[in-house]
Amino acid sequence: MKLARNILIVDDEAAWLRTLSITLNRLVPEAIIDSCVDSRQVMSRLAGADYALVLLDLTMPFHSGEQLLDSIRSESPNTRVIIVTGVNEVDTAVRCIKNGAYDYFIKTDDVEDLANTVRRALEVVGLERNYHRIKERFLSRTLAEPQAFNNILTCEPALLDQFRYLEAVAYSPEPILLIGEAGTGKNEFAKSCHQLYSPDAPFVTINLAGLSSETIELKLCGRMSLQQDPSVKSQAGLLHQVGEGVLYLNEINALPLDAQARILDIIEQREYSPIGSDQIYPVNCKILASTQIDLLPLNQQGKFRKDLLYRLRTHKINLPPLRYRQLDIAMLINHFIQLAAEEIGTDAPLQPRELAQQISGYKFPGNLHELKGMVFDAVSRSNGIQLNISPFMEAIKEHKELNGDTPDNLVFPQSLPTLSEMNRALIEEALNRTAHNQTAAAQMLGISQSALSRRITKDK
Ligand SMILES: Nc1ncnc2c1ncn2[C@@H]1O[C@H](COP(=O)(O)OP(=O)(O)OP(=O)(O)O)[C@@H](O)[C@H]1O
Repeated sequence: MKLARNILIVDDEAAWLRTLSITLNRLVPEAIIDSCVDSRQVMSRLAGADYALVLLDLTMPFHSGEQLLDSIRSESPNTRVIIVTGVNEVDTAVRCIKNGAYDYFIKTDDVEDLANTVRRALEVVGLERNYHRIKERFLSRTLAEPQAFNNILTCEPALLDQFRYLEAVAYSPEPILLIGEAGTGKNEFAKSCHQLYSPDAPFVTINLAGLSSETIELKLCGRMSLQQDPSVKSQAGLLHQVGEGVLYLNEINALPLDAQARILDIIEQREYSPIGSDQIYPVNCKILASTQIDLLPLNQQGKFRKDLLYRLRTHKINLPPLRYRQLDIAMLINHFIQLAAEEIGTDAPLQPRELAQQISGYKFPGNLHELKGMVFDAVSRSNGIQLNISPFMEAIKEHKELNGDTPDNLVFPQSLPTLSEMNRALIEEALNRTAHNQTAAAQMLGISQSALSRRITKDK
């Protein structure tokens, strides 16, 4: 379910149908318009495609508009109906409104009015569908499309919640803001959104850091060649290239103020014109933006527009730093070992069992970029059997030297638990932290899955 924009125009006058289709195509370019001249085919057309809106003539042979309105309301409740009527049928049109039509339009009225009503109705249907989808996904504990998240390994409950949230809002017409330190996986989340929203359309990224407002406008909107200056060549913008895909605005916090006004305009109006042209084009893509720093203080310092800030924050996803994702570390190291071994063309060395524990106090300031780099270095320094852990130890030592850190110590209660109580508590904690995934819990505890399973059975 994408932005609602499919419209079916129903009228027995073929000439009027053609004129109205052409007019709406021009005035509401984001709409996809079909027409139907035979009232008997309307319900089968609705059963075969997902129409957001039907523009319905009142007087037609076989089925009247009023009869069809009843059928559409009961069989296609997510489709809105606008009655299109002659002057002498206004009473019937008003009755149709009482029976659930969204609005009515008199054939002699200004078509601009009709275009505005159509645009509003499409927005309403889009919002309704979006709301239903978000509610449905929130109430569900499972993912509808888990394969979209294949590149994001995690067993952290907080991150798994963000998967469900992304699934819920991926189809919303509003932008999504990804917030997280460098290397927390914002780019991977943007790619997952692309998998959910439009896997067959392009995924286009623009890194905004260091770009001037003029460059950003040129890159996004493109340029038409100028007759008076043939040296200025036409250039397609990213908004054209991305089509119905996903546009990822990386580091939106670095956007200059005047470019912020332009981006807000693109998000709100959902249209743009290339530089040097008055021609307006629709924006049909999904927009995601990322930031490593909180935009609120930037706004307070006068560096980020409030209207853009709130528009971007409609749907926001916070990605936790790696230091708060202890559950994931051993699994991520194994994942990066495989990637590194494939890239280097060597056998994948084994991760020492105690490594995750040894590095659990390390803060990973560079998050997954840093962990990945360390593992690649470690694999290249390994003997093909056991992973060389020097890169990890060197990082920890450097970090301690810089920060004078002492390793985290366990804090015990005044009266010590017995060993079996401690075992039980540890197992319970590991299972809770891994959403009861025994393989991940066993990995955390440094034992095999079968050993964990035996202990659980014994404790019962
Ligand atoms: N959960 C994950 N599982 C496996 N690999 C991951 C995961 N999250 C991120 N990665 C990998 O870690 C690296 C950093 O991730 P990514 O580029 O998505 O971070 P980012 O937050 O967008 O970084 P930056 O702020 O620098 O743009 C990438 O190589 C990515 O493929």
